[in-house]
Amino acid sequence: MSLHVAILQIDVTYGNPAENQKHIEEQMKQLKSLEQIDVVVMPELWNTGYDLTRLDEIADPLGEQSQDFLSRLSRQYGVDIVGGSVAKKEEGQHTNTLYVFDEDGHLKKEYSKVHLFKLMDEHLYLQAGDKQSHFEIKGYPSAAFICYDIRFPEWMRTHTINGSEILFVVAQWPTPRIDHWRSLLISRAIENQSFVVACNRIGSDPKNSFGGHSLIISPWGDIISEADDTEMLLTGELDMSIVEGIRKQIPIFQDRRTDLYE
Ligand SMILES: O=C(O)CCC(=O)C(=O)O
Repeated sequence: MSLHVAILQIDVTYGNPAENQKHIEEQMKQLKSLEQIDVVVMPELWNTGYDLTRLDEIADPLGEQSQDFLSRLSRQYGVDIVGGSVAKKEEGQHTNTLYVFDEDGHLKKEYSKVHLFKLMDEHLYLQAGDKQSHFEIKGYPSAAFICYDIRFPEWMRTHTINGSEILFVVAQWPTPRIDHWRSLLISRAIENQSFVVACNRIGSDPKNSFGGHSLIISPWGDIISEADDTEMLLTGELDMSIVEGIRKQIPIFQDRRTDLYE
């Protein structure tokens, strides 16, 4: 079976959750002209951007508003949603948290970024998560990661050892390192023999510009679709039947030397 994915590559307004929600709502309307979409993916911290010093004021208390919003959109459009991530506030702490909803509007996963990115001060303002991110999309084992997470192959491997076949990535990846973004994502797809569906934002904030180039990559490392650096809805078809064949042809999961490493 094939899965049809759509990536919402958008700009994010710095520190303005209401404006960003409105923008996503607008962008989602593009789905109406598409025949079949199973899952929609959004970028990292789409509610606040990297306005970290004001999180006390602008982060979503318990993530409730973001959850209500994503749940409504998934029901309205009849799609699963990997809802990017949002700044969430809970008991005086803030996290960079991703929600996954099914097409009936039910929350099926909450994952908080486990690797905080010091270069953008995340460690000063955010609490790291400590949980894995497994879920299913239409019965296919999947996992989700947030931006800097993709520099940790062992974290993504942990999820594919546990069965994931689709690796979703949500990001605010800066333009100067967009070559790293592409190379890391292609490598993660090849080494894990998994689809990679990666959403980056575009635009800029007071400190960084963000490079777009959202990507949909096959488990063989082929690029199924790639965005440029403009706002767009990037779509692609994942032929899930190829995963088993690739994993049989080069059986890396069986050939791992677990006597030498985990
Ligand atoms: O690793 C990088 O170069 C970018 C990571 C990043 O921007 C983030 O995690 O927010």
